[in-house]
Amino acid sequence: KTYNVAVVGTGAVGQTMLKVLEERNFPVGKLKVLATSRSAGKTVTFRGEEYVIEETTPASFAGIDVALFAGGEASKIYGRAAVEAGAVVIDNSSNFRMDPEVPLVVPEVNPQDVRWHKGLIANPNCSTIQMVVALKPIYDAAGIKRIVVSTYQAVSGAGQEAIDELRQQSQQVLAGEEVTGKVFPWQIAFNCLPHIDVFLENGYSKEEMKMVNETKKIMGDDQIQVTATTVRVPVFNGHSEAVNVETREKLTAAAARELLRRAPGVVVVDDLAAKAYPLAIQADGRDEVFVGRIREDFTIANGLNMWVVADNLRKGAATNAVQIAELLVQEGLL
Ligand SMILES: O=C(O)C/C=C/c1cccc(C(=O)O)c1C(=O)O
Repeated sequence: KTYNVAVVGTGAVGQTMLKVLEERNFPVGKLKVLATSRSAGKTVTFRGEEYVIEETTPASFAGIDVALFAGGEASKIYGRAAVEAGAVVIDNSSNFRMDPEVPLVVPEVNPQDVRWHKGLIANPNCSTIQMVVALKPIYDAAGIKRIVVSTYQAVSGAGQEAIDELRQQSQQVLAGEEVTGKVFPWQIAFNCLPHIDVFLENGYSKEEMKMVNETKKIMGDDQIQVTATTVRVPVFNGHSEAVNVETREKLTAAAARELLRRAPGVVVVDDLAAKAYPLAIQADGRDEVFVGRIREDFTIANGLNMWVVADNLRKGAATNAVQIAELLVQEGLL
């Protein structure tokens, strides 16, 4: 059986969605590639065939079984029309993530939640996805009271223009030229910016509050205390995170490492003698979440520290969305 698929958005995430659909051999029947008028008319290649990008309209979704929305405002404008046309919408934007009628799903963590979808399923924020994949086995074994996370986020999370800006600014700095830029609030080349998305009344950024709120919903546990500091770093692709977790029961580093070795979607890279720990440059292009530097936090009774890395365009966005579509097929929900 094949499924008619629409991909809405042709930026970094939308293009990665097409690549992942092809690589994972998702059973695509008809494909529609939709975007704003800005991209309509351009072409993309999928399974060796050229597709002309069409401008999205409410009528675009007739005959579509699953619509993958890459991000931005599109799902606010067309999400309901797509559902009414009979498509299941998997939305990578934050527009509906906290809507109680919308499941927020990471297949390795809460696959069961796809069963109560009412037409729209939300894909979590990239930084949240990789963290909950790493924390799920620990949560199941020992419970989680509190999470303190600091992120080191690649510029690709801010799109193709941000990738180009890092390259251009790096060259300008090395050439001793004036540094120019418009995507980030300050120079990103050779710098770290504790500023992702807008700042809120409580002094946190929206990116930080996404990690706080989305983690509770995905894990199905409002008692988990989360605090986050999200930082943009001069890395092209791949988000890294320093995660500190306080468990309810004692879990040694060795036990945590063993649990993670067996966890779905996780690769443990943790051999200090071999200087082996997760690296963004090694996670690039991969679909797994890489965990290392697993050690006890000796400042509290039940504490663990770890370093968590993943490709933010793939497992952080496109692959997670395609895995939700695969889950819908497996569950007979498409
Ligand atoms: O900047 C990053 O590394 C991740 C950014 C994610 C993002 C960017 C613009 C809008 C959104 C949004 O949908 O709110 C999101 C998201 O939360 O997925």
